Amino acid sequence: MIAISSEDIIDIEQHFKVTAGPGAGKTHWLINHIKNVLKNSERLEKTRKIACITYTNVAVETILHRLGSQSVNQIEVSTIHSFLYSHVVKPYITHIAEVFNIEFQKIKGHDNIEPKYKKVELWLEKHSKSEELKHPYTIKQLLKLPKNKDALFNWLSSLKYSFNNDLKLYLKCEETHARQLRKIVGTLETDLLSYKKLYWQDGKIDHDDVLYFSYELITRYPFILKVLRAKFPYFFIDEFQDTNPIQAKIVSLLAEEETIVGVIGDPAQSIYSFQGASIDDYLKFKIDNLSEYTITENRRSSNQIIDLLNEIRVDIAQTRHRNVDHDIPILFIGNGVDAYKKIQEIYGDDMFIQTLARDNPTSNAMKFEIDNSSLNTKLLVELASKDNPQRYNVIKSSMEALEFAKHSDYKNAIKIMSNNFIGYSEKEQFNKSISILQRLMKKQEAFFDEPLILFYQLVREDIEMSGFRKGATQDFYNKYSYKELAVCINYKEDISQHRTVHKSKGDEFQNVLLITDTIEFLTHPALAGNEEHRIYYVGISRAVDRLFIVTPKLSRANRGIIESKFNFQIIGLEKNLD
Ligand SMILES: Nc1ncnc2c1ncn2[C@@H]1O[C@H](COP(=O)(O)OP(=O)(O)OP(=O)(O)O)[C@@H](O)[C@H]1O
Repeated sequence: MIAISSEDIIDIEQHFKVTAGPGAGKTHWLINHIKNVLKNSERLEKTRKIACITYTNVAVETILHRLGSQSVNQIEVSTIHSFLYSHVVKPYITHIAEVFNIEFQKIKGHDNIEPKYKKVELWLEKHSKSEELKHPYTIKQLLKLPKNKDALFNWLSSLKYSFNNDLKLYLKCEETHARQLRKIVGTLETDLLSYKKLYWQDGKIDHDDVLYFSYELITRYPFILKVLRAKFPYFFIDEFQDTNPIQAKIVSLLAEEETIVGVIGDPAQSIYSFQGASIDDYLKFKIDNLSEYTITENRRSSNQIIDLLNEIRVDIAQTRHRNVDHDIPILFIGNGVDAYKKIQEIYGDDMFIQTLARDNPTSNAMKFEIDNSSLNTKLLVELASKDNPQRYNVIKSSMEALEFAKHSDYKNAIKIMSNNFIGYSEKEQFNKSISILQRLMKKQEAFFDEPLILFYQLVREDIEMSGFRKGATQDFYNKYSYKELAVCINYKEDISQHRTVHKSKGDEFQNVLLITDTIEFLTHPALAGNEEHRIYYVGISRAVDRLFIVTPKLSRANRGIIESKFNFQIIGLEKNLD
C-alpha cells in the first residue's frame, strides 16, 4: 500500500483503490483526481464520460457542487442504482422481460416495495409447494393469525439477493425474522422468485431488482458490457465500503477491459450491512493491476477528536493535519434533549449543534424535543398489524408526507401523498396532494399532541377511509397521539439538524452531539467485527471542533475505563451514576 496525501496526483490510466480513515480527504482527493483525468485524458470525448458513483442523492449533489459547472458534460455523477437503471435496465430490460414476467412498459423507476397482502396471498395460493402448507400453517393460518402474519410479512420484507458458489444470484430472506415460521421457512423459500414476479408483472421493481436485472443482463448479454465500457472509459466509486456484492462484481467485470476502475473507502465506516454490504467485500476487492493507496492524515477534526478516534481504531493511526487544539469532548450521562439543553447553557443558544442518533425514532424525538429514553419505537409496526391495510396506508403516508413537508422535503412529500390518489392524472394527483398538505400544515397544532383519531378525521375529509367498529383498532387510535406515531417514521433524505448517523455519511459539522444507548464502542472498541461500534465511530468522526456524547448510564467500571483511556469531561444530567 502506497501512502499519499489528499493533494497527490496518481497515474490516470491505472486501476486504484484508496483506503483511508475519516476526514482524510478521500472525497476531496477523488474530485481532484476527476479534474486531473478531465484535463489530461486522451480517451474522453463528447459521448465518452467519467462515471462517478456515490452512495446517496445528497452525496451526488455535494460532488456535483464541488466539481463546479465547467465539467458536467463529461462526468456522470449518480448513485449506482440510478446509473444502472439508466444505462442497463431501461435500455435493455426487454431482453429478459419474458423470462422474468416483467411488464416493462409499466415500469416507472424503482422504489422500496413493502409486502402487499394481496400479493402474499396470491403467492401462497400459487406456491409450487402449496400442498405442504398444512395445519398449523395453512394459508389461512399464515395470513389471519397475527403472530404468523407479522412474522411472514417481516420475513418477506427482508428479501435479498445473494450469490451462490457458482456466482449465480438467488433470493433469500433473513431467518432471524421468522422464528415463528421456523418449520415452514424451508418450504416457503423454495419459490421466492414467483413472489418477486408478482410485483414485476405490475411493473413494480425495487432498488435491489435494479442490481439483479443489471447483473443478469450484462452476464447474459456481454455486448452490454462492451457498450458500457465504450461510454465510460473511467468508472470511480466513492464510499466503496458500503458497496454490495453485486455492485462489486459488476465493477470487476467492467475493469476487465478498457475501463479504468477506481474505488475509495474506509472499512471502519462500513455501516450498511442491512443493504448487503460487508466489510470483507471491501477488504477482499481485487482486480488485476490494482494499485493500492492510503492517506493517513485527518484534515477534518481537532487534535482532541483525532486522539479519540485513534484510541478506538487499530488499523490506521491518523496524523493531525490542522493541528488545532479545541475543547475537551464532553460525555453526558442522561437523555438527548437534556444534553442538548446543557450544551446550549454552556455555549449559548447561537452555537449550531448537529445531533446524530443511532435510529430514526431517537433523532425524531430530538426534532420534537421529547425525551428519547421513553419512546415506543414499535408503534407503527403495531398499527400495521392492527389496522386494515387501506386505512393504515393512508394514515402512514399522510403522516410521512406531512412530516417531510415540514422539513422542506416537498419532493418526497408530494410523491408519497400522491399514492393516495391513484387513478387520477399526474396533475390532479399533484394538486390534490398540495391541497391536503396545506390544510394539514395549517391545522397541525390542533392534532399534534392529540389522539391519532383527530388526524384520521382530518385526512378523511379528503381521502376515503373506512370508519371504525368498536375494538382494538379504535382503541389504538384513541390511545396514542399523532406525535407518538410520527416519531417512528423514516425521513427519507434527511438533511436536518437532528438526523441519524447513517444519514450523516460523508458530511461534517462544527459541533456534534452523538446520542448513544451504550458506550461500549469507547470502553471495549472492536471496529473490525462490530457494526454498531462502526456506526458510532462514523458519528464521532463527523465533528470538526467540538464533540459531545450522551449515553443513558455509566457504571463505575466503565467510568474507570473512560477516565484512564480518554480525555473526557463527564457531566451527569440526572441521578444516573451508580
Ligand atoms: N487537499 C485538501 N486541501 C484542503 N482541504 C482538504 C483537502 N483534503 C481534504 N480537505 C478538507 O478536509 C475535510 C475532509 O475531507 P473529505 O470530506 O474529503 O474527507 P473524507 O476522507 O471523504 O471523509 P469521510 O470518510 O470521513 O467522509 C473537508 O472539509 C475537505 O474539504
